[in-house]
Amino acid sequence: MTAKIRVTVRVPAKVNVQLGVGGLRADGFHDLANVFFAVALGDEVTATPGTPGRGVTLGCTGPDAHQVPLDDSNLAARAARLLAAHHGIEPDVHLEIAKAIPVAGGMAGGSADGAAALVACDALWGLDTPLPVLLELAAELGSDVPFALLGGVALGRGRGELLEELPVTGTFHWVFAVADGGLSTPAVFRECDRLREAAGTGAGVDRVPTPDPSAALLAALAAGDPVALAESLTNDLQAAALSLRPALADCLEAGLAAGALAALVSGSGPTCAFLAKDAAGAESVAEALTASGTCRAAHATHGPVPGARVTG
Ligand SMILES: C[C@](O)(CO)[C@H](O)COP(=O)(O)OP(=O)(O)OC[C@H]1O[C@@H](n2ccc(N)nc2=O)[C@H](O)[C@@H]1O
Ligand SMILES: Nc1ncnc2c1ncn2[C@@H]1O[C@H](COP(=O)(O)OP(=O)(O)OP(=O)(O)O)[C@@H](O)[C@H]1O
Repeated sequence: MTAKIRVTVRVPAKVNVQLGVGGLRADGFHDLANVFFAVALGDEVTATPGTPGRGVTLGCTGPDAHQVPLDDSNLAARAARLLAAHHGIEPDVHLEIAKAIPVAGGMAGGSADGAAALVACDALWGLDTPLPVLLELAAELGSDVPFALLGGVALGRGRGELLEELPVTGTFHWVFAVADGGLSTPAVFRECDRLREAAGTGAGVDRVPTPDPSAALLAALAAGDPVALAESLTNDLQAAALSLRPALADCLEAGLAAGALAALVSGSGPTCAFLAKDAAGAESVAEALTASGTCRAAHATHGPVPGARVTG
């Protein structure tokens, strides 16, 4: 592959159609049965050559751009530096993020930008890094980053980074209701552990069995059956997200009242996800949610879609 002068990568957000959370491990992570589903709502990351010696510079546009850190902590910047270090080259690049994924919303927005930056810099610098190596670098950046490279629908084991693609038929229609303000992922996992301790079940790996993927959920995905999928959606972090943000219950109820087949918190929240029967159903649920006053905005979208891909 030859180096390029400008590379744009499109990358999807995710919703977890099953988020089974096992016990707290000694390393501070939880073992998961995490069924990721990539949706068309996504960010774009454009890489252009940076000033030699200046390293990674960043820009961000979009309604929530002010919430995105433009320092070294940005996952896109960390990804560019990690890829450059792996190849022993200087990480001189400018990355421009067009942000549509809610920030700190439980849809893996930062992880998506990290995956997009890996793909964009790989093409810009003409590195041709094999996918298995990109997946390893992605796992170093965060548990959700490898899936953003892959897209589609996949089962994540371990802390979510050990991926297995899953068969799926057709297109499912979703609505995402964006909340005012985000939730911290570690805080939601901590609240999940606190609720388990308070219920007397314990929170450690010795007390909580590692969950397995639901056979009914996998069958619904493979059959392309939204009604069956609606009956199988689960999120073990939902109680914790609702405990930290009780008002989310009103949003979930408003979507169900508007005709959604199912409602659940997306990942660690606070974005709420609604499965609809078809595209028209999704549009009408989104309109009703927007009018309900229980969320800041609601977007109809669909999936599954591919992972981080060069568009131009
Ligand atoms: C909630 C999910 O979005 C579901 O896909 C992910 O599990 C979170 O993935 P992520 O944001 O990429 O998380 P990471 O950046 O890897 O970890 C952030 C923090 O979340 C918690 N964490 C994350 C993943 C995991 N399997 N168990 C955890 O307990 C840990 O406190 C960790 O320090
Ligand atoms: N490129 C980025 N976009 C958004 N946030 C970023 C980015 N890089 C770093 N961050 C930081 O990460 C925090 C979490 O943001 P993110 O949007 O990834 O949350 P999330 O979608 O809830 O994550 P996940 O679903 O993977 O747990 C933000 O509050 C911000 O400080």
